[in-house]
Amino acid sequence: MNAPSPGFTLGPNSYGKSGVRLVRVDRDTPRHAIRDLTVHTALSGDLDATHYSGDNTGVLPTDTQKNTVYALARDGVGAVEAFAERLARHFVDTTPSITHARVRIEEHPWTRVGDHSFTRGEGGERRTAEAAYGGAGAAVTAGIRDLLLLNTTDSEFTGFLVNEFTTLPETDDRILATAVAADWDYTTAPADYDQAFQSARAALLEAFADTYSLSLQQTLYAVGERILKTVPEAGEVRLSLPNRHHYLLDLGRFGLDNPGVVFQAGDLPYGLIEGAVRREAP
Ligand SMILES: O=c1[nH]c(=O)c2[nH]c(=O)[nH]c2[nH]1
Repeated sequence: MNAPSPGFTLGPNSYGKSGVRLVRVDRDTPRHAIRDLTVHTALSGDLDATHYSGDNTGVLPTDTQKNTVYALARDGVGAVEAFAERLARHFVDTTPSITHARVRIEEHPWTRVGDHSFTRGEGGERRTAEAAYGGAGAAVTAGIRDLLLLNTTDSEFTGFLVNEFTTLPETDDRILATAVAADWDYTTAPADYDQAFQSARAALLEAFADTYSLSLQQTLYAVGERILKTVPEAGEVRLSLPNRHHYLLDLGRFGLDNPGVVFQAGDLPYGLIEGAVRREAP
């Protein structure tokens, strides 16, 4: 192995296959089931040689990582969290040069319209999972992307800091809309990952719907806390909430009033409210 030039050294690194598209059909009965996943792998370990001198002895090709995803799916996929963990453990436990693996999965939901027929819109809500494994216990995270939520009232934004650049009027009744990205870490594995996911998602929806919001920040905290209260195995929730602004239009130019009924949906720029909610040690 070539030595690095004096004064330089390799920093943290990982490599893997991104965007492995896996469709798994369960056809044990005439009522088929389908799972549609995008899997991303990231491995690290004893990989100095390939970086310093192109010695690939310890490199498990990303092509092989992709094939492993398909091969392990032959037995069935199960909960995405469990599949991510199974893959991460497999890479580390069967490859001496690999000491750490991170596997992320996004699940694209298909809605049943018949025994072997399904429909799915492009984009839309996705369930996510991530497992990181370094030889001891696996760290498992579950999440949601692009869950679109909107309240037509019970949202205010007043009392904010005002300076010479302020133009935003205070409002005591606005639309609050967002596209939720949420991740929650499991400190212990729940008995049933699917059930824990559904409980977390339901808690998120309930908290969004029943919180009278004075700021999206307040809603973020309420949502995170509700997930932690509902799912005892979750230790931290991270939320990223774009503020999908809806501007109340001034219809006075047309001699019309606008009692909170006609809005212009904004695009860019948008507010982005992000934060973590944690369970404190007792
Ligand atoms: O809920 C909100 N939080 C903000 O920080 C903010 N800033 C802004 O312009 N609108 C809003 N709304």
